[in-house]
Parts: sequence; C-alpha cells; structure tokens
Amino acid sequence: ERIGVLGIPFSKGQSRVGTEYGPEVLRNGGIVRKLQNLGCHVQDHGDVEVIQVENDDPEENAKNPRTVGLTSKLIADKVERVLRSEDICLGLGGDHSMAIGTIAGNARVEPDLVVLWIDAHADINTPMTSDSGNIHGMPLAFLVRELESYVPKLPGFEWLSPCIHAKDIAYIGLRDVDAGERKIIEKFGITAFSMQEVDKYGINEVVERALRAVDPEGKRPIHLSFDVDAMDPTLTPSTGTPVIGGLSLRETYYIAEEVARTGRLSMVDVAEVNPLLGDEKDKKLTVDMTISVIQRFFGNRRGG
Ligand SMILES: N[C@@]1(C(=O)O)CN(C[C@@H]2CCCCN2)C[C@@H]1CCC[B-](O)(O)O
Ligand SMILES: [Mn+2]
Ligand SMILES: [Mn+2]
Ligand SMILES: [Mn+2]
Repeated sequence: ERIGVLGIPFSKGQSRVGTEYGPEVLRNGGIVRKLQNLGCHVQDHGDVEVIQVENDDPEENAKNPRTVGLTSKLIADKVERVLRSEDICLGLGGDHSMAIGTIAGNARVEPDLVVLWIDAHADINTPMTSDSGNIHGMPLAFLVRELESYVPKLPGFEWLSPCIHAKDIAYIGLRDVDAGERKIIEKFGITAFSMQEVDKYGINEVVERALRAVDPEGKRPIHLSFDVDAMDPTLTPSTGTPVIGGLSLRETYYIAEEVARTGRLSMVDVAEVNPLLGDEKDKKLTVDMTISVIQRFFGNRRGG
C-alpha cells in the first residue's frame, strides 16, 4: 500500500488553541517511520496551507465561516491530489472541521465512498441546530445531500457541493449527541452505534453491522474519520471535548484492524488531538495511543 501523509494544522472549527499542533506532535511521535517499519510505502506530503481570513464574523451562528470554508477547499484540493498518486491518504488534524475538505476531496477520486465516523459526537449539527456555533460540530451537515436545503450557503463555502448520502454513513462510539442531531439521525435513518450498542452487542458485532449497513456487497471505498475523543479520556485526555465512557484501546484496535482487513480503506482522518490540553503526561499518552491506533489501520495486527 502506498500511503500519503498530509498534515492539516487547523483549529478554527472550534474555539480552543492547540489542534493546529496536532500534525507536529504526531510526526514527532514517529508516525511516518512506524508506518514504514510496517512495510508500507509512506510519502509525507507536508501540511495543507491554512487560510486566516480577517474580520471573519459569525454567519448564521457559525464561527469563522470564511476561514473554515476556504481552508476546507485547500484541504479538498490537496487530498484529491494525494489520492491521485497514493492508495491511501492519512490526514493528521487538526479539528474535525477538517473532514469537510477531506471527504469532499476523497469523493472526487472515490465518488462511491462510504463514511465510518468514529466519535463521541455526531458532528452533524446545522448552523441553526448548533449550540456552540463551532463548525467542528457540523462537518457532516455540509456534506450530506439530504441536508442541503437545511444548511445555508455560508461565505467561504461557495465551492462545496454535498457529496455523500445519509445512508452512506455509519457512526461508532456516540455518547454526546445534541437534540437536533438526534432528530437528523432519525429522520434520515443514519446508521448509528452509540456506546450503548457497543456494550449491548460487543465491538465485533457493531463493526460487522456498521460495514454491512453502508456497504452490504463489501466493495465500496471507505473514508474513516477518527476523532480521538471516541476513545475513553483516560486514553486520549488531550482533546477539546472529552466525554467519559469511551472506547477502550482494544475496541479501537479492533475497529482499525477490521477496517484494514477490508482492503478498501481510502482515507483516514485523525482529528482533535490538542497537545496544549492537560499536562506533559496527558499529551504523551494521547500521542502514543493515537499512533498505536493509526498503526492498526495500516497493517499492524496483534496476531502478527
Ligand atoms: N455537539 C457539540 C457541538 O458543539 O456541536 C456540542 N458538544 C459539547 C457539548 C458540551 C455540553 C454537553 C453537550 N455537548 C461538542 C460537540 C461538537 C464536538 C466536535 B468533535 O469534532 O469534537 O466531535
Ligand atoms: Mn486511488
Ligand atoms: Mn468528538
Ligand atoms: Mn468529531
């Protein structure tokens, strides 16, 4: 497998400084070398250029819309280019608004992709249903065709057309879903396995059902968007919106190993690592746990 690593040093989808250092701490943690040691061909494509728009006033309750929108376009263009020359793109974030660009860019190369969203949160608020106005809580709303009439065209987003269907998404790890998101998930029948289902069925059954729900014939490319807050905060404390009762290390490994085993992985987003949150121990733990999970998306199997 040829892997293209792309840094996405972005933080304006939310309000806490620090996620812009995500790519740096993951690179310093040795992710490129560790993937090469797995026998992968790894090319580091550097960082996406981040745009900071002056006087970027909120629009329809969404904060930093122009900065997020225009940076998302650059992300999409770069992801498209990487996927034209590599088999898989590994996007190192950066807050989860990065997924607007990564999914848009991936869909240009793999229009038939499905999305597995591993997260404590649903990240599908519209600007109107959002309590925070932070766009990292909205990325899927900008991408889902069925929501197009519910989402205003914000300044900076003129370039973006929704590119996935609600039925192409499956969530694993939900445990902090807003009322408006719950309504959207129910209205459009989005496949969602919260931590309650993980406890009820076990992670193996959840992964099997999630994959079968979005891709019953087992032939579509997979965009895996991993928010490190899906894991329990005892494992990844350095993240902006931690929620207790998260995925264990072994459950997260299992998801990664099973997705790797499909052989249809197209892109992995790694979102919401914030090395400025917590103490040095928290930061090191978060980076080490995140890197150990990433390795399992790319062939490191516990059984050797
Ligand atoms: N839905 C949210 C939004 O701001 O839209 C609200 N939530 C925080 C809020 C705190 C109080 C209790 C209810 N939850 C964060 C989430 C976005 C997470 C983005 B991610 O990328 O980290 O997943
Ligand atoms: Mn390709
Ligand atoms: Mn989250
Ligand atoms: Mn998220």
